Amino acid sequence: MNHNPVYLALDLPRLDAAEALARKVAGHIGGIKLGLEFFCAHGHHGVHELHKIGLPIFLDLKLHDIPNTVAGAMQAIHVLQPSIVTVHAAGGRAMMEDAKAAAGENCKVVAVTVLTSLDGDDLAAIGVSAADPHAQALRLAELAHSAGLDGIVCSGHEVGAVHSQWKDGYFVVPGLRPAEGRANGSAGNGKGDQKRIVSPREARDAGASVLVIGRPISRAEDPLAAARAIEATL
Ligand SMILES: O=c1ccn([C@@H]2O[C@H](COP(=O)(O)O)[C@@H](O)[C@H]2O)c(=O)[nH]1
Repeated sequence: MNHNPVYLALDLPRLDAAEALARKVAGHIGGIKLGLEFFCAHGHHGVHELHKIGLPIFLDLKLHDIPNTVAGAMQAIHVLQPSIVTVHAAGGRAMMEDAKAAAGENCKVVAVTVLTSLDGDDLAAIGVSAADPHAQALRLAELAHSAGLDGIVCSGHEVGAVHSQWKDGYFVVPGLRPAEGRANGSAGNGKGDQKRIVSPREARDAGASVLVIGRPISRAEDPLAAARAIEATL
């Protein structure tokens, strides 16, 4: 992997703070991931502002609705020129097909399989009978592949298995916590709400194309040092 695979998750409420953080670490990341918190607060204007930094923008909107509505949302974000957009695989084949058909030419559409904040108990509670994140992620990866998507979002625990079945897939892995940070308990490196975590290096070695990292950088006492330290492990 020649380019830096790290996309910084800017889950911050203030636009000026998000922009300042992204500029600070820009030399040590490969892209910027803007999710629901950022998009609901700052919308298209916020995305245009972050584009000025010159890094690829990943819109993690996790679209999940009827096919017509998701296709309309995809068309509405063309103007933002995202490099990656997420939809939920649980929205079904037709929704994913229509999302891909409506996406811009240079935009990868990837499907969220099983959120990294869920474990087997959570899957059982929402009626997924296998109650196994690994099996469910593989099943949804197959559906996303057959629907013509570019790849999926999964945890580092599943990416190796998915990669072996979908050789040219594009695999986005969040739920990352640097091994060293976990050992010394430094800020931002606790599991927090994440249940299926691995280190950035483990995810990359297992076949991840994109490493999504938020709090281990954004909540670090020294975000620049944290971004540099992560880069050095890759
Ligand atoms: O399954 C998923 C899908 C998306 N995310 C997003 O990734 C980042 C992770 O942030 P951290 O602070 O590094 O935990 C966040 O924006 C999530 O919305 C995910 O965590 N899991």
